[in-house]
Amino acid sequence: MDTVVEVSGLEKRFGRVRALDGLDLSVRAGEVHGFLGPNGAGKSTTIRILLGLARASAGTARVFGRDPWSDAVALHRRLGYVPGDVNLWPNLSGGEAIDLISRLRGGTADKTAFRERKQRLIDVFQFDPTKKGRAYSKGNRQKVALIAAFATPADLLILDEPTSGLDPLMEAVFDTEVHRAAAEGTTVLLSSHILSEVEQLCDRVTIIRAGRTAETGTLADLRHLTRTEVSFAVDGVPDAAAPASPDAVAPDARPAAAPGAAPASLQAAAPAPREAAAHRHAGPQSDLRDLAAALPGAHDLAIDAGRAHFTVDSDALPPVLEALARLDVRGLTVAPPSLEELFLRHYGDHPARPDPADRQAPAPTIPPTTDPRP
Ligand SMILES: Nc1ncnc2c1ncn2[C@@H]1O[C@H](COP(=O)(O)OP(=O)(O)OP(=O)(O)O)[C@@H](O)[C@H]1O
Repeated sequence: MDTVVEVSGLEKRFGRVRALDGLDLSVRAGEVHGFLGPNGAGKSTTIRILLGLARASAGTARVFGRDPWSDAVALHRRLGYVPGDVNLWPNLSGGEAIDLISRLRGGTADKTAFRERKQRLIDVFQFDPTKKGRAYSKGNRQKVALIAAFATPADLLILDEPTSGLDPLMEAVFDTEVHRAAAEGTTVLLSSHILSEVEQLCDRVTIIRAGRTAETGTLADLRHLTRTEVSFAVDGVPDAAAPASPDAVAPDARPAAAPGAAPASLQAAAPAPREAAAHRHAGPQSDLRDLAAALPGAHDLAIDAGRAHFTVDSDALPPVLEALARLDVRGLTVAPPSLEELFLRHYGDHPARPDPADRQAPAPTIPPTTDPRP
């Protein structure tokens, strides 16, 4: 099967609240799929439906081709789940809880293999399995769920903000274990707010907002929507409008360049790089503004600590780079947009739906509980 999770037109209403409003999600076999969205976007609700803990109001959700609501038992044999907020049996030790969760999943048949995997994970996560469940911090409760999930073979791991309680060192361990699971052929659906984590781990991402899919694709696919950041040293910019030319026009008095035309400074600099070099250090910053204004896709010019920064639409990058090369700038850096930027661009102007005060139910927990609100 090529698609492990297939969600189409999924809706979930809680009274008047539309938690999901026609969501689509497709997770392919063997991929690590990032599931992103601001608070209240509907990530946990989607995951609850995929786990058979909540029933969709409309639309379809299929995991391994099955309906999670009616086929929960069969599905749970094949999947591991880690929630963001893990509840443990207060009187069981961490080690006992790991064993119990793993046994419930039917993942301990090969006892030696399970013991070895469990011990290795206890070591790498630096986890003390001897304390009682009630004595663990949030991060340590999360480690119990993570160790149980990684210690038993699963075809699908559903991870709902699984590192929200972990420190950076443990996040790195988590990353390694996800890579390891993926290398073993496990499909992973990872809901996260940690964009660097998603960037590092995920083959494809789905961004949701207000219960709907906003974007889906590989990071490279989504990056075409965003702007590349360009920066260079300001004192490395030759200035064709500086005193070298007696005909120089005050930058602010120049007519605006036609859209798509190179700014005056570039036109002047292009044929005479050696002369341009001689003008180095003379450049008023307005020429940089010309650069940003005259080239389509160049935006947000700023000068900070001796460097000029601007962003440029990816398809406008080649002519901008050619222009910068003609200018012989120094210290040029060109950075592809981060997922953070992608995220802000999608959500910056559109705050997420406010969380209604009537939200009462706890997040899914370990041990799994019967959903009080199907
Ligand atoms: N039991 C419930 N009763 C009423 N509203 C609910 C319930 N569960 C979720 N909601 C609402 O549905 C919307 C989606 O919530 P959900 O928890 O799925 O979002 P999320 O993307 O997981 O958010 P977060 O990142 O904060 O965990 C929110 O507006 C939330 O308040």
